[in-house]
Amino acid sequence: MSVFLDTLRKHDLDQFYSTLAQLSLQDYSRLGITNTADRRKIFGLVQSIRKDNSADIKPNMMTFSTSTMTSGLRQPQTYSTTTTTSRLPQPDSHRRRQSIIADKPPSITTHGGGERPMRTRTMSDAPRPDLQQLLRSPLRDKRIQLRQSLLMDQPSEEDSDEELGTTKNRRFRASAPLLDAYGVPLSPAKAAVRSKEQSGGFVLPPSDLDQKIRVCVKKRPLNKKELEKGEKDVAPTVGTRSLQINEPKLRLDMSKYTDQHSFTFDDVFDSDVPNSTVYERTALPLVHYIFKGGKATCFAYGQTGSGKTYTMLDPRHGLYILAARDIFTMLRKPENEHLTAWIGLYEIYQGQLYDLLNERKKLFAREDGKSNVIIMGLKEYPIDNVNKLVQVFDYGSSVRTTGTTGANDSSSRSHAVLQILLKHKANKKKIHGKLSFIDLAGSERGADRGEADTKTRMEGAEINKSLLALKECIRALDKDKRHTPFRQSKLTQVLKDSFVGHSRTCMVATISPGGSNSEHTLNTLRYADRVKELKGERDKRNYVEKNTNVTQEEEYEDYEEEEEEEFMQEDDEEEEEYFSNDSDILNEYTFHGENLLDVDFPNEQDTLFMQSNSSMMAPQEIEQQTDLKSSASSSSNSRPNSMTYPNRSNSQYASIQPQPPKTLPRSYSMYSTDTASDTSSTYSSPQRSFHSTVNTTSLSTPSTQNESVPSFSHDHMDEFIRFHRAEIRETSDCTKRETKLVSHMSLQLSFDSQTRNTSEFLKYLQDLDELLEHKLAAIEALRDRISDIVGQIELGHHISAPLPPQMMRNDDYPPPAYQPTTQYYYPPHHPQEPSSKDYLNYSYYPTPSPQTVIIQRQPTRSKDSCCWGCLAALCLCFGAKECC
Ligand SMILES: Nc1ncnc2c1ncn2[C@@H]1O[C@H](COP(=O)(O)OP(=O)(O)OP(=O)(O)O)[C@@H](O)[C@H]1O
Repeated sequence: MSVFLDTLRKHDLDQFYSTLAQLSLQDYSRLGITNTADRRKIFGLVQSIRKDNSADIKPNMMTFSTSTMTSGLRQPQTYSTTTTTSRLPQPDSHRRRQSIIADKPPSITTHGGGERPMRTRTMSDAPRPDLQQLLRSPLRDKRIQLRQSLLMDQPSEEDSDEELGTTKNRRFRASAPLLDAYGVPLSPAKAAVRSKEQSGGFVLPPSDLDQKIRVCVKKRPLNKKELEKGEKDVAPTVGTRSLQINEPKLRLDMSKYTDQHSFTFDDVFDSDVPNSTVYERTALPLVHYIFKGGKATCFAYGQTGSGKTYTMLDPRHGLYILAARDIFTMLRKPENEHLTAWIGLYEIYQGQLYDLLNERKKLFAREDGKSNVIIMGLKEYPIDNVNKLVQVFDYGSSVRTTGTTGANDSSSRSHAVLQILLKHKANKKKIHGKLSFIDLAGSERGADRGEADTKTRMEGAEINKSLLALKECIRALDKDKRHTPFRQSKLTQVLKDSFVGHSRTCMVATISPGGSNSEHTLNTLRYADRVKELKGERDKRNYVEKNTNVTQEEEYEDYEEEEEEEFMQEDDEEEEEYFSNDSDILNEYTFHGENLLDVDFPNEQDTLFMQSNSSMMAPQEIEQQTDLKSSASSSSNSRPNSMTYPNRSNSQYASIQPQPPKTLPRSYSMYSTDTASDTSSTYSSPQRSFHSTVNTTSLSTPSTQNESVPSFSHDHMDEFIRFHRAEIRETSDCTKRETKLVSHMSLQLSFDSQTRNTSEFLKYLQDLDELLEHKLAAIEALRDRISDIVGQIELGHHISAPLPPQMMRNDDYPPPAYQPTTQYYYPPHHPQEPSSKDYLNYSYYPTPSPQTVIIQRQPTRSKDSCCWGCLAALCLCFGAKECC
């Protein structure tokens, strides 16, 4: 360095020598050093200047940086003490300046214009600045306190440069602050517990095996590739419930350090823990639960190649095989001899369900009003021993979609679901319990796929999309959100019943312990952490199980053949009990059994189901369906969302083919001219005043009790409920869009120029206005519906009876005596008598395509009196290109 100093001296720049040593990372960019390599070089230079002269600089140059720096370069305030003799070569200029100062003290000009000598004072006689005091900030004291309470110090530079071996990690743990799942330092109390736990002085009690949702972590051993690369285990377990991730990180100056994240779950299994132990604490409690008549799901989630398939579906070690062994043993017990086990295996690939035991036939997921997910057409095999199971399973897994990725030579490219059903021997349609093992496809980054082709990339995108949807659902459940987006992907539709209703779920988060995977591992654990938060039964939708011996069977029976009356009664009881515990009736009602999803979930499949012919199903399935059909036909009041899908579907389809207009026209009457033209007047319309015209109690009173009270057919009520749901969906969609709109606008406001803001603001107002109008229209349409019903009641129409044929026609409905102010709007391609396809496609979607709106006047109104101006305006509002 002396050569460097000499050079500086030669150019009379030696006074900057010490300044260079003070350069900090923030200064680099100001000096134009942006390139990482250059930054590294400069950093090296600064370090060596500091190192070379540290002994000399420290006693001579007491520097502290001021927070008010103007140049960007830190200007050290240098106090040269007279008591210390500098060992640092004194630059000439420095000496010169000092001599000038000593020779001629500077003077200051006084008011009188005269000069008075400024009192000079050498550093020796100046009071020493209290550096401790200067450096002390109120926060600093707190920091020190916190550190002391954590009994930890910041990791030293040396620490961070060390390898991340397990033994050393233990040392890290004692020296670095522990972070929680999201990188926030743990509270002193929690940290103290953790450090006690680490030292073996405290052991977390084992978690309860009977929780609704259990979340465990399984760590796989380092694989050959990772060992070859010299990777170290960065995920040491702490006790049986916690683990720590020592995330290797780089500072800007490329020096290494470690972030330590601490996680606690129901169980954490180290890489040497055998699957049999994992089984005892994960799937075994579920096996017991299904024998009590419950519904249970065990799923593995984790990065690709982290051991999901190995944990779940490995033919030798997989949880499913261990579970099956116990199931068969339990089936042999006298109390269970009336039951048999059936297995089904399917995969969710690219958003479609395929039967792995039936030549990858396409399947359809359905859901009943009690949130039971049914896989229509799934081929099931009765199994009574493990060998048979292995045979069937081997066949199934051989047709599962796998591929090779950069991270796993045999990567599952689909989510596989193995379903074990306990059915009654006497009646195989009677389901006692259900256990599903789900091996999710691994989450992956683009880099994990290696040199992937388009297909692999598409698969990866679909996998990530569905896992994201799953995360969204978990998040929504976690936050007690009103709407849980189960519909976002097939996976979430299928998994829905793992989270709601009478169910037990165990999630096994699988992780790879290598340092290169730490980011992924953290993501997996954070994901698992979210799920874990759910298990506190915070989600009110998971209504309390009064009795652990849940006889799910009864619910399934409903689906089979129970009478409507019983069904409804049961429902009511549950509702009553449920509501009595909660004040937010509206919220809960929306989600209790009859939720928005009940409409969407099956309906999405309806068209497909129509297309799917029976040849796609196994003979057994056809037989089952025929049975169901016949049993269902005896009950005309079959509940639309009951688990009797074949029956339900058939009755529904039958009704929609030639004669859907029974209730159809009303489905389309979503947009009224009142809405667009004069909302205020429509709101005050007496026709809409429900309470003023109808005694509310009369609506709920059964017709059998009082002849004068109107009765409603199940179809009418059901249709109204669907309509209501559609309205809720529509308005909440609008609200979502409103939220986006306002966020976008506020973002614009904070970044853009005034001129641009003005135009953006106008656009924002316009969009908002449209959205509000849309929302109002949906609400108004629903109110019209209410008015119509009220009108019918007023006129004494008993709408439990099928509507007379003339009323089914669009032109004649509603009857002339009752003339609401509603106008009907149909898509142009929609015929006067809508087809079943139209019914399915549009009746629940009140938003007509803006480009294709046709307005059809209601003939009961005089054509001449029709306000075409208003209609045209409305057309324009919705962006219609055509108007007739
Ligand atoms: N606990 C374990 N012990 C030994 N080997 C394991 C363990 N877990 C996983 N492996 C091995 O790691 C490799 C990857 O495992 P696996 O295929 O189960 O991962 P995955 O998470 O299912 O991956 P993907 O999502 O890509 O299908 C396999 O070769 C498997 O044998």
